[in-house]
Amino acid sequence: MADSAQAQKLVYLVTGGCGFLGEHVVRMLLQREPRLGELRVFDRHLGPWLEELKTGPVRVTAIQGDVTEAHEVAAAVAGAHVVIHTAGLVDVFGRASPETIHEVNVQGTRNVIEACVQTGTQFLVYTSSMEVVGPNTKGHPFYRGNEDTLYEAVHRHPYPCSKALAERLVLEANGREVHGGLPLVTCALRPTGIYGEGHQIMRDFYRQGLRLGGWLFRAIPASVEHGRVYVGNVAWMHVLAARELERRAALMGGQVYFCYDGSPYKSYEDFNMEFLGPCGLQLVGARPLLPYWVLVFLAALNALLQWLLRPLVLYVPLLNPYTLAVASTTFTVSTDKAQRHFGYEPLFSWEDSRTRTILWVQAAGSSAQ
Ligand SMILES: NC(=O)C1=CN([C@@H]2O[C@H](COP(=O)(O)OP(=O)(O)OC[C@H]3O[C@@H](n4cnc5c(N)ncnc54)[C@H](O)[C@@H]3O)[C@@H](O)[C@H]2O)C=CC1
Ligand SMILES: CC(C)CCC[C@@H](C)[C@H]1CC[C@H]2[C@@H]3[C@H](O)CC4=CC(=O)CC[C@]4(C)[C@H]3CC[C@]12C
Repeated sequence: MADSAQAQKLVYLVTGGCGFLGEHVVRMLLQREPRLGELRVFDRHLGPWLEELKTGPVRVTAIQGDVTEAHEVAAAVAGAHVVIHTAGLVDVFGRASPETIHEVNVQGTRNVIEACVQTGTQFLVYTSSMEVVGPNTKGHPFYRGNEDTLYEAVHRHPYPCSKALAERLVLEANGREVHGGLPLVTCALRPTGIYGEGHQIMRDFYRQGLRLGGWLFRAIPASVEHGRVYVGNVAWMHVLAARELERRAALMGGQVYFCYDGSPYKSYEDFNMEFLGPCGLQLVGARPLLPYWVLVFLAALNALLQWLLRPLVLYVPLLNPYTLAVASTTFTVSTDKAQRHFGYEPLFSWEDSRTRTILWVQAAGSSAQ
């Protein structure tokens, strides 16, 4: 990167820029990307908070659009140097149909790739997911695994199926010639369960605990470890990956990276208690209060009720066979690939991530955010 390149101002596009992760990516780019000249935020639902960003030194362009509409994506991508494609339908609860999940996550990603090729955008960072790997339908643990760990990835649920297909499209697109003759450089980042400011499920657990008089009841054994990563660090990893793709194209192109930081390995519920505990909630039981087979039965019952009630009302409980399987299967990563390939170090320590999340839960739990 010569001086002239450093002086060059770049146009970034963030799809899904108004979502939980997307908002953090947008804010992180504005704070930490010195070469940012224009930031395009593309989302189906634009957040009101974007307005305040428009008064800053970087041009922020809000684009209301749908990734399933190829022409809208192409118009947004045209002239962008880098695309961070984080838009997705995150649904493991049966809200959307499998066809819609596929349409948004797979066809939407195809549209982004084709738009890059047609308009000459060379760098694409895709937000994938740990779910591309597992947990698989057989409940095999993935314990402190890395990007090279052999694991039988068997999916049936529409969400992981769609993320796996989309990730493959992104990786296979690496090296394709874009308009103007240069090669497309792509990589995929795979967060584990993201937490932090804006995490709606955490807020829902908090509100539920408040409704139950400050108690939550253990459902999953404490021995089941679940990988979690702070949203600020996931955002930082996206910013760094996007920045370094140009300089390290040969190394990073076509690669996948798990997102990781210093967050401790714990069960899903014990991890949540790191935030909900200081907010006044208590987790009852050193062991699950209900036998596992009862949870399996309840999860199956919920799935049946969802199906039966669908013509009348959308019933979307947290517990279903898929969420139970994910929550009760160990899935943790231990890797330094992002550090080796593009110099990633977590920006936020565990203590920092924890404090920020606690403050957000306290504020969000008591307001209508
Ligand atoms: N939340 C998590 O724990 C994890 C999320 N991910 C991935 O991270 C990405 C972001 O997830 P979150 O921020 O959690 O979800 P989110 O639902 O908060 O954000 C997704 C954003 O995409 C937008 N979007 C959805 N459909 C769209 C469409 N058709 N056209 C344009 N925009 C559309 C939504 O409006 C939303 O703003 C997703 O790709 C997801 O698969 C990966 C691993 C873990
Ligand atoms: C007491 C119940 C059994 C607890 C249910 C908790 C579940 C709702 C969540 C447990 C694990 C979560 C998933 C995990 O963090 C991995 C994910 C990655 C993604 O890409 C999207 C979100 C999710 C599937 C996440 C969804 C909620 C859980 C299933």
